[in-house]
Amino acid sequence: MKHTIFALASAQGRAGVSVIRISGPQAFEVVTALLGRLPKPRFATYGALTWQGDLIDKALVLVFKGPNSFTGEDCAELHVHGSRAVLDRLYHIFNEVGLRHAVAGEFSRRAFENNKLDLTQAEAIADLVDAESEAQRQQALTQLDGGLKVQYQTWHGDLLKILAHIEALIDFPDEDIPQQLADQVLGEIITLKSEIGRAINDSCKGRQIREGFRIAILGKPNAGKSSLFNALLQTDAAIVTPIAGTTRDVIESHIHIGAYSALIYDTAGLRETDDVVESEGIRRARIRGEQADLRIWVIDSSEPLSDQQPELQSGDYLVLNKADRSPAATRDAIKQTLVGLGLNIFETDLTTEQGVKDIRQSLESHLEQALSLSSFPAATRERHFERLRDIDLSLERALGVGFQVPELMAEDIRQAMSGFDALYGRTDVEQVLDHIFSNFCIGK
Ligand SMILES: Nc1nc2c(ncn2[C@@H]2O[C@H](COP(=O)(O)OP(=O)(O)OP(=O)(O)O)[C@@H](O)[C@H]2O)c(=O)[nH]1
Ligand SMILES: [K+]
Ligand SMILES: [Mg+2]
Repeated sequence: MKHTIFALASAQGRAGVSVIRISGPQAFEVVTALLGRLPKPRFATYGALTWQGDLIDKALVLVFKGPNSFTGEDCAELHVHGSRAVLDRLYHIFNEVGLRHAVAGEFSRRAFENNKLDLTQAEAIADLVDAESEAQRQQALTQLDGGLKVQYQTWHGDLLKILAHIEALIDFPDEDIPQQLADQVLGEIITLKSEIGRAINDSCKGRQIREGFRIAILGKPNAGKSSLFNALLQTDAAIVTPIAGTTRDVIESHIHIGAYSALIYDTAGLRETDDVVESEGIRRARIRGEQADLRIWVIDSSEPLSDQQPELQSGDYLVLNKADRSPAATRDAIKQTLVGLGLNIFETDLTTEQGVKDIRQSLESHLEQALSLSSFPAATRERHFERLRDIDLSLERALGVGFQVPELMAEDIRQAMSGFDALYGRTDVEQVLDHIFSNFCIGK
């Protein structure tokens, strides 16, 4: 028989109320023993919890009869006073009667195993609990509501139809498959493949919302990168000194910009150097720059641009810093040379934080545009991307083979379908499930 598990569903530590969740075949038996009766399912009941004549606490008790519960099993919630002593006493009793403390993600895993959720929805619960920004909350909620599941089911259904058509043609009585029918099936595969391909490309915003949009601050030593980092975050987390080469490690911080959560990186100034420590810092700075979703180059506008050589790409931000030390004409001349490169250019004096507000505002509208959830992304985690790319490859193979060997093509379509099964979590091996659920916190 399956173990009955329990865990604190609310946060650890002293609290007005703590919620203990219990799930499994013994759940009702334990509640009955503690409360003296079993409450009507789904109705909150207030009463004394006692054990062997001893009053433990007065609590609000809720029970849910499986399968109509979160896990699909008999479940109970005890809303007790959030004191260490009350919890310890209850845990002790639970252990005595054979209940077991849940491991991380075990409630969600049971819900998944009992078909209450598919894997994408279970992932959404973890995301919702971790959500810090408004966009993360919305994305997780939509995914929990089946946002990914429905999309995957639609594509899976399309593949099933395609497979049926191919199999019908394989069984075609004539030796020769009619060209028109064959073309139609290939056309269906092409359409689906381009739809999935487009979704993969559009979906980086799903990852950017979940993990945070990555912004890297780059430039020569002493340009004012750390000053900008501090000004944007309103902290003094990064050391600022007149010594070139002050910042060595990448400094990372979360920043909330409008409804979005971003990760901002201050980096070591880029230059040629023999210093081993500094060159490692520069190597890391370059990697951050490559991986970033947005690059902010900072230059010292009182020095010639040619000495600073920011490696500008279209879409980058360029901050002409130290505006207090350069004539407006010089800054205008710099801007003139950069016209047409598709940059967002700002002027700042970071000693007074002048111009920082403009950068913040621009970042906000940039993120708004880059991450707006007008359509739900088709992937929010690397796992989803990997599977979708595999599916895309299977379809490419299917098109390559075509009706030269229809049996092989059918096999590629089946492979693509099993990719979707893995996305729902229907065929994934135990290890993958272990990995996914162990990243949950206990009580979920
Ligand atoms: N006058 C003036 N000085 C500035 C401005 N911004 C930064 N500074 C000064 O320039 C120096 C270097 O600033 P940092 O922020 O440390 O520069 P950095 O790019 O992080 O430098 P590294 O970490 O060494 O690569 C410090 O002394 C700052 O006070 C500015 O707008 N005007
Ligand atoms: K410096
Ligand atoms: Mg610095």
